[in-house]
Amino acid sequence: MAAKEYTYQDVAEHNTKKDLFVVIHDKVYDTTKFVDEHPGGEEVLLDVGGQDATEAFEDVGHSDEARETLEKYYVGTVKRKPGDPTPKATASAVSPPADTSGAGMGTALYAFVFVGGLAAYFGYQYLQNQQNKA
Ligand code: HEM
Repeated sequence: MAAKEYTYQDVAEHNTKKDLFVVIHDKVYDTTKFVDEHPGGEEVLLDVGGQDATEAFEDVGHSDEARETLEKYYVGTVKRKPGDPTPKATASAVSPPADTSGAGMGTALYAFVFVGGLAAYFGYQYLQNQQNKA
């Protein structure tokens, strides 16, 4: 079958059990015939019907066999338009520096808590001393 291009709007129209498309990694799959066979149940597929299911699919950690199964239902690719949802996988691949700075923030936070603890300790000592003087 020649690969067809679908917009998210096109895909969104196929969101019922009798007509069920999902998008995984920018590819469109017609899972209508598969929904009853899915080992993970029909409910989860119906939940993502007509939408981008990349995140849901990857979160489960599907096997290679599951990925091969997917190919049987391939019907085309998504034509992404500005403002369309982007799958998480792509977004994190584009921004690895954000992760590094996230780690840096963690360290900064520990330092902050530590310094705050020290300040509280010495502040307390100081107050005690003041009271003893009086
Ligand atoms: C059309 C796309 C999908 C295909 C071809 C597919 C295929 C499969 C296959 C073959 C399995 C058996 C285990 C394995 O081989 O990894 C499985 C399990 C499972 N799938 Fe999917 N799946 C699809 C989409 C989804 C989506 C979107 C979800 C959303 C949450 C999902 C949730 C699950 C769960 C929770 C299991 C585990 C079931 C269990 O271990 O009892 N699947 N799927």
